[in-house]
Amino acid sequence: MRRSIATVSLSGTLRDKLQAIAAARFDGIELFEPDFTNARMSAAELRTQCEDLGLRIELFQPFRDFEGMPQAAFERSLERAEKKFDLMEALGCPLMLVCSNTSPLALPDPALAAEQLRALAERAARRNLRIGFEALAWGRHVKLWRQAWDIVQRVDHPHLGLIVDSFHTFSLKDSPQGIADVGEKLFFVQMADAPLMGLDVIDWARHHRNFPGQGQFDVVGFFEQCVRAGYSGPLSLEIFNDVFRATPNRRIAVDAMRSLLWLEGEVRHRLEQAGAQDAAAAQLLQRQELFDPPPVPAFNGVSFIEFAVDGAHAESLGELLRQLGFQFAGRHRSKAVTLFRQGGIRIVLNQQATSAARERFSVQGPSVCALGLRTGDPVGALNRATALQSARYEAPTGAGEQRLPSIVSPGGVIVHFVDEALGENGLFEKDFILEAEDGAAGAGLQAIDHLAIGLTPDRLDTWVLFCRAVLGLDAADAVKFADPFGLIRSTGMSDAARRLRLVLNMSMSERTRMAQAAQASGGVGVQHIAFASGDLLASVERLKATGLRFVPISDNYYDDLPTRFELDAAFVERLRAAGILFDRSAQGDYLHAYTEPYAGAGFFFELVQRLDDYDGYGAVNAPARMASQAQEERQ
Ligand SMILES: O=C(O)c1ccc(O)c(O)c1
Ligand SMILES: [Mg+2]
Repeated sequence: MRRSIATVSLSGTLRDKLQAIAAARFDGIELFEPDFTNARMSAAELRTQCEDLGLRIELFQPFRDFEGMPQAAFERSLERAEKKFDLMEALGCPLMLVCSNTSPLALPDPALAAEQLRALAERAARRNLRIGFEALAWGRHVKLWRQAWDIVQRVDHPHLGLIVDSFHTFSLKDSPQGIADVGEKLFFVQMADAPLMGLDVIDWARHHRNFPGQGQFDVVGFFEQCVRAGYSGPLSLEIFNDVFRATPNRRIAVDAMRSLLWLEGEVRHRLEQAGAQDAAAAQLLQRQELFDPPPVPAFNGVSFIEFAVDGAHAESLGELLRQLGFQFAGRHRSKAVTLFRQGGIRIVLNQQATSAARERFSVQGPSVCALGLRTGDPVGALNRATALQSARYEAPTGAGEQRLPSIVSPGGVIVHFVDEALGENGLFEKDFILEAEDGAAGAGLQAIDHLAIGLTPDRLDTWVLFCRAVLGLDAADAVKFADPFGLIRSTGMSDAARRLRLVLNMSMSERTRMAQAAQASGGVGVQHIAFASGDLLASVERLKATGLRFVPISDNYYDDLPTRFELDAAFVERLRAAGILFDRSAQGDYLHAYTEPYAGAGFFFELVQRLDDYDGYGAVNAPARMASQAQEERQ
């Protein structure tokens, strides 16, 4: 299927946009008229540039306020259209988007709208151009795709068809059901996702759209309807987004392509599943050339976390890990790398000169530079990731050393795919001189519950899509909470089995610690690592006794707690003494505590216990931590 993107979706000059679009391997563009009007470039030059870059100009848009107008305005519009047809001929663009009329002069008369669109289609036909009619959610009389379709059917002209845009359909809570019956009159498909918002629809549409897979619309269901209509392309993105327009366009263009590949893969998967009972679906699959990525791998937790350090930080972070109950577990055979372990948790400290870890350290100081994700199919995971536009990472390995399929995640943290058949130590047996395990329980920390990733605002949607498309994780509803210096937005991403959990945090305020740490890590940094304990009270009490410092929690918090939940008074006093935070949902309870940040670096550790099926991350308690840290700084 040919893939396209509207020029309005990216930052930069028209020339820059085209280069970014071509570099991301799109086949074509929707030319957003203002991009051309303001470019110091003739139509012929633009046409040549697109040809040189291998891009088609699939669509010219938008042509506004046309249908259902009083006669004089209609006649002027026809003249205006002829001028645009001249331009389209010069550009070699075959299709014009007419969006539904928003003018107060527009008349509520579908028959008149049809008559005028017929006249336009007739003129387009003389030049062998086509017209597509799109319902804008805020059109004066035509708001829904069905209303536009009704008019297109009345016209019944081969040069007039329907354009659908998922944003307009979902923003009005309308259904895409029925688009499948439009058939060959479906001339063009614009896909956009968006977060659900209570905004005025025009502001929502013009500032907050995002790529399929980044928002909350049923974009897969929408595109499935289009495919079932027999539509075979172009599949196009039309994304008005303030952040995207302010972000380097090459990065956004990669997300754009990833979103379309993911979308095609999801719809293909649905048709394949329907295929056995549904002959039409099976036939479509043969004709449509939908992208066919390797399936989403099943992940089974985090195998290890690797920190980039230098000698001094290897000492002090190693000391902190020991304080947390970790044991030194071994040394790499050929590199300046050490391993710590506790329960099923493995942490690697890497201070090897001339390594990716050292490169990260030299820019960002001590920080997480790599993760290992456990899976039954590491090569499958790699193949899916590269199919969805992740860069492969080739670690320099010595003779006989373990090789792992690996990728670079957006922002630079390396993700290794680790074969779960290797077990907890197996990965390290080849490369490390391992210490014998002495069976000590440490502090009772057993596994990595989740990683929280701090992101600058321009990286959040990228990471939501990366998690969804590459790792197959779903997003929970975003929660917002208050830091003393601004608002934090937090989105939990996890697989259906809840074996892999990542939390994506972002702050629009530059004054929050979280935002400052994210900025300091180049936009993406692991902010904290949460370790699971089977008995958090016991773990924290033991660690406090050895002098480990936790973020202190205000007494007022514990006075308030019994007013929020029905809790045993003695239990509340134990929580207070240990400084443990508490949350309860319909699914279960959550106990957690945070360590003080590691000396000067942005990251810290969280210790957690989930009871029953608690599925969140204690976001309601995050302000208690952040306020406490702020007060510590002020003292
Ligand atoms: O916001 C607009 O005006 C506008 C224009 C053209 C489109 O295709 C669209 O979806 C919105
Ligand atoms: Mg549109």
